Formats: sequence, C-alpha cells, structure tokens
Amino acid sequence: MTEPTSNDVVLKVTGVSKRFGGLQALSDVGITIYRGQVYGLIGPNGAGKTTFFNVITGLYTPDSGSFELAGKPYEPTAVHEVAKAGIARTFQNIRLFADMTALENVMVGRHVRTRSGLLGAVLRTKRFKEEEAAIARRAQELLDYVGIGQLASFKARTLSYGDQRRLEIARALATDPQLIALDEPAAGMNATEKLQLRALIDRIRKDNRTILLIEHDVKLVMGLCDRVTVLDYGKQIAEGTPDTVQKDEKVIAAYLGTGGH
Ligand SMILES: Nc1ncnc2c1ncn2[C@@H]1O[C@H](COP(=O)(O)OP(=O)(O)OP(=O)(O)O)[C@@H](O)[C@H]1O
Repeated sequence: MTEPTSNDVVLKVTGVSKRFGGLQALSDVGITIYRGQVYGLIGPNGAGKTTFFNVITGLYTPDSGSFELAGKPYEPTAVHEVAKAGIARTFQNIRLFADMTALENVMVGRHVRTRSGLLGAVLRTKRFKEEEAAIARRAQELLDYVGIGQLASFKARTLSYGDQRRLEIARALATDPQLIALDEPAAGMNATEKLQLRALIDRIRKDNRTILLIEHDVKLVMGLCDRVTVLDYGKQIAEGTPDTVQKDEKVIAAYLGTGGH
C-alpha cells in the first residue's frame, strides 16, 4: 500500500473544544481522515463522541477549532451548510421520513445536489421532470447497493430496524458526500445484521469513500476501522491503528474504569 499524501486528506479537524456550562465536553480534539479510510471514534459513555460529531456536522457551535474538508476550510455553523460542503450523516436515533417510501427517502437526500429548485418543482418544467426521473433511478441504484432494492416502494416505518439503518446509509450516499458520518450504525442490531453492516461498510470503503463512525461495539470498530481515536472525559487519550490503540494502557484503564477519575 502507498502512503497517503496530504492530497488524500478528506477531513482535517484541529483544536476542537466545547464547554457546556461547567462541563468541558471536549478539550483540544483533532483528527485527520484520509480518503478511503474508515475512522472510528470510541470512548466510554459521556466521553464526548456525540458532541464531537455534532460539532463537525454543524449541530453544535464549538468554542474553538478549525475545519477542512477535501482541502477547503469549512465552517460547521449549520447542518445544511455542512451537507453542502460534503458531509452526510446518519443519526443514533434513526431519522427517516416514516410515511414516505424507501425510494422517496433516498430521493430527498439526492435533492441536495439538484438544480431546478423550487420554481421548477412548482411549474413541473421538462427539466424538473427529467431531473426527477434521474433522481429516482439513482435512488433505486443506491437501494440496490445497500441491499434493500426490493423494498423501494415500502414505507420506511414498515422496514426492519437493520433495513432502516441501511436506508439511512443509502440516503447519506445520495448526496455524493466527501465524508459519511455514521452515528452508532450498529446500535440495536442483532449479530447477523451487524455482520451485514460490516460487509456494507467494507464495500463502501472499497469504493473509495470515506467514513467516520461512532460505535459502542468495540469489536466491530477494531475489526473494521483503519484508525481510531479514543475519547475519555472530552480528551483524546489515544489515536492510531486498532492494534496500537487496543494495547494502550490509558485506553484499557478508561474502559475498565480505573482511569483515576
Ligand atoms: N447539549 C448539552 N448540554 C449540556 N451538556 C451536554 C450536552 N450534550 C452533551 N453534554 C454533556 O457532555 C458530555 C459528553 O456527552 P456526549 O453525548 O458527547 O458523550 P458520548 O461519548 O457521545 O456518550 P454516549 O456514548 O453515552 O452517547 C456528557 O457529560 C454530556 O452530559
């Protein structure tokens, strides 16, 4: 394998701090993710993982930090701006349009990248209709890609939990993101669904896409990720390959609750 170069950096985040009242939720946290990597963010409950995710994706305003996506600075000031910049995310608590079909849910994701706009939609111009047909085709391809193509016409709420998570991933992919941020994708999944999820994430990586994930299932993270950051009480206590991180004494202590807190 060739060494990644700075041109391959997808996300570079440095010096992120965030305080909630008296609580320092993040202290000077930074990560660099290269194209084609699966990057894991782990840590005990309350370590700051979700806060870090929310900062990167524009839900929380950080007290400090600088952000670069594919070589361009971006300000994570609002969720839609972050989506436009090229980060798509899924949520710990699935956020689909429950009464829309699977296909429609993916089409909504794709609209971030369309050009006809509202006026075209109201007037139902030729260009709008062509664009809609292309979006529907692409949405179907993405459903096939994540393995639920046969469920395209089913309402999202009728899908199994695992399939809803796949649908969320398809919707994220629909925006053609630089980075896909997955918030606990394996939460609530059974062992078979976890294996399928792992295969899907592997496939997405093979297609040279880049993934950041928060995950409680340490085994899944260690088996899947190229690099891992471990947070504990808002501090980055380790960063590296799963092998090195797993052996790190601070990490072992944090997970066993003997970190001296
Ligand atoms: N909006 C908020 N207001 C106040 N405190 C918050 C807020 N969001 C998070 N916190 C606090 O910040 C700390 C970090 O929380 P965060 O949810 O980021 O941790 P986490 O690592 O994602 O935990 P978990 O694994 O339990 O989801 C916690 O002490 C939490 O109570």
